[in-house]
Amino acid sequence: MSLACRFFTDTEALAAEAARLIATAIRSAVDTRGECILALTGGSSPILTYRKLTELDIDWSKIHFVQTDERMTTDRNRRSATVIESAFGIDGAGPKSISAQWHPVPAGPSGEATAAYDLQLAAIRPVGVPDIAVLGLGTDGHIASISDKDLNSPSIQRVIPTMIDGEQRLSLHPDYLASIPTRVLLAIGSTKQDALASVLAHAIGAPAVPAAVVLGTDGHIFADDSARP
Ligand SMILES: O=C(O)[C@H](O)[C@@H](O)[C@H](O)[C@H](O)COP(=O)(O)O
Repeated sequence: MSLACRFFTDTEALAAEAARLIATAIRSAVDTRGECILALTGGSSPILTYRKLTELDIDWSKIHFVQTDERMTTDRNRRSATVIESAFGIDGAGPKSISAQWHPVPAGPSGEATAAYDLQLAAIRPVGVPDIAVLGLGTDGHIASISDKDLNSPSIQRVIPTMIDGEQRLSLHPDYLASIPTRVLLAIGSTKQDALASVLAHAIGAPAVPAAVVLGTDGHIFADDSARP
């Protein structure tokens, strides 16, 4: 199996195709386990894919949404949870467009939020990992909120405290992320060229950036033409 990387001239087509792949994985998890856990990142690249997903025929009552990572800030506008809520129409103030069960990272100091989210994930699925992860690509090769220095952190935890650009975050552990059966990376924009080049070069022996570690040899990359290295 090799890392599948597809380029699209049109971001609508990219999002539609990515949503189709994710929907197929969701249906397969629901068929085999009766439920599906979808781990979602924030950022800008996945928003259209999230919107397209809501238009597909999925039994949302069997779906759990968890987060791959989050910023430890009280500023709602900077939290990935807000991006996810807005894209899927999960809004406490208004009608829900879908009925998935949503498990956002709790606000609060990094240490407490990390421990609390670890327990929350364990309660949803005591053994095993989510079924699907939807991820973005940082210009430095980070994925979720995993940077180079997090790659060797002890692997007994599902969730670890991290730091990106001097900001405290938490993230699913790289080994935990890498064990998720379906991992989909969305990379949109010319600023992704270098990072995408590094991810693809890992397959031919270049040192691993975090995104390459998490995607492994059987991840899926959906990129637009402007991100093409
Ligand atoms: O910001 C976040 O929520 C993620 O932690 C981060 O890993 C993101 O996915 C990448 O930085 C790409 O972001 P864009 O999709 O906005 O380019």
